[in-house]
Amino acid sequence: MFPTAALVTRSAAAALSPAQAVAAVAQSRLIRPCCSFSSTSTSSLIPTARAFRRQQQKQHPTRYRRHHTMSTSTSSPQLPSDRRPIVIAGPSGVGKGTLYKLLFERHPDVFALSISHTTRSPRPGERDGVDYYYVTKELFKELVADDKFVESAQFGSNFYGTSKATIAEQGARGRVVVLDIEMEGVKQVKRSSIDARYVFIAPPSAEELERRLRGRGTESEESVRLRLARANEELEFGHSGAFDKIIVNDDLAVAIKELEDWVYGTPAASSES
Ligand SMILES: Nc1ncnc2c1ncn2[C@@H]1O[C@H](COP(=O)(O)OP(=O)(O)OP(=O)(O)O)[C@@H](O)[C@H]1O
Repeated sequence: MFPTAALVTRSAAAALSPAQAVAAVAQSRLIRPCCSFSSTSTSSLIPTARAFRRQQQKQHPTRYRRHHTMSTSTSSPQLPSDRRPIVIAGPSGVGKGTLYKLLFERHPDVFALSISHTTRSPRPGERDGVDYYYVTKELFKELVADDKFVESAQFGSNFYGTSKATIAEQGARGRVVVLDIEMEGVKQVKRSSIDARYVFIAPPSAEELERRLRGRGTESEESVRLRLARANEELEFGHSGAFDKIIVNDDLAVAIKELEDWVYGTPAASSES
């Protein structure tokens, strides 16, 4: 069963409530306005991952049957030969979560989403050690001073970080750790001693990214605008050579296959998108 932790991600945390996001702008200057992403409202209804699959199943019954059979036929965990942690990044709303959840579903007991530490309070339904490790600011600062994090960041008044111990523990359980982190986190992991591989998920277009963000129905107007503004910078970074693989998430069935091939090192993985 896919862990609940996967539902709450660090990259999602990067754009918090409007007030926190505005504070983040002021504090870290991570977000800068840009020109090419329109903030024009669209009224599209983009489905959730599950609804999206249902819709795909209706539209492409043959393809979906093949796809679905693959996803349920795995009897024993098939580990990739490269077990290094996988860092997945890309603009908010591009479909990172959708893609790695599918990967996890198709390969049960192989991957583990890294659980971050945070100083923010748990939201209703969230559990310590499942969604996040909830710590005080004092403890967080101690952990930073002791160099316990591979990457950490402040969003609004809260701190978030990925501990080296979490990555090591998941690895020791035989899992390939997946880190869903935003751009600044990626840069920190790259500077750290963690030997990881990096995949960037790109949208087919700015319009489609906006459509997905709005269609997800989770963001306020302010939050959508901040995420789109930030997307330009993320895209520049994505194409700066920092990533081992770039996947354009246009058709979900194609993108998940591309991710799977890259993760498992099949021939398709050698060709950069
Ligand atoms: N290939 C696709 N085609 C159409 N819609 C998609 C596709 N991939 C994902 N979506 C939809 O786009 C929306 C955003 O996807 P998702 O939440 O996975 O993005 P994300 O990159 O993980 O965002 P965040 O960083 O904010 O967590 C969801 O509603 C999802 O169903």
